[in-house]
Amino acid sequence: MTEKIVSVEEVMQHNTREDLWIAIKDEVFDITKFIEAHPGGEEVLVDLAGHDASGPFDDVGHSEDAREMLKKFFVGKLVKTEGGPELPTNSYSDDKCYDSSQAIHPAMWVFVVAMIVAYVAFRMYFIK
Ligand code: HEM
Repeated sequence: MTEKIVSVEEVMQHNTREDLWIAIKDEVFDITKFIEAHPGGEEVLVDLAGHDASGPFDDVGHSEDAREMLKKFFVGKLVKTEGGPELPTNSYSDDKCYDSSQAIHPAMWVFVVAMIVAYVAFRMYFIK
């Protein structure tokens, strides 16, 4: 049996909770019916709808059972065209991870400035 060929554009179109495809490596899966049963929760999968989920899938260190389970949802082989669009990768970690390059949270600066103002005011009024 020949495998169905799926384009990047086609994967991108299936990007909702009701119609949810993801790509892992160069294989495409329709996991619409699986999201409610996913032990890791629905949201992580919905966030990756129409995306390349290879990175997040590997990062979690899924078991052999999970990899076996994937086969049931196989749709076809992902084929990228030269110069064509790339599948987006991971909106999930981009949105939700704390950006450690910003070492001090902006609210902390407000607190520091408030402390300095309070200190100066205290010196002016109470220490003559
Ligand atoms: C459609 C493909 C997927 C299948 C079939 C699948 C299946 C599973 C299974 C069976 C488990 C239980 C633990 C294990 O056996 O490894 C699990 C856990 C988990 N999965 Fe997935 N998963 C899929 C995709 C993803 C993706 C794309 C993410 C994105 C981050 C994810 C995040 C998680 C997390 C965080 C857990 C851990 C839950 C916990 O231990 O509390 N999964 N998944």
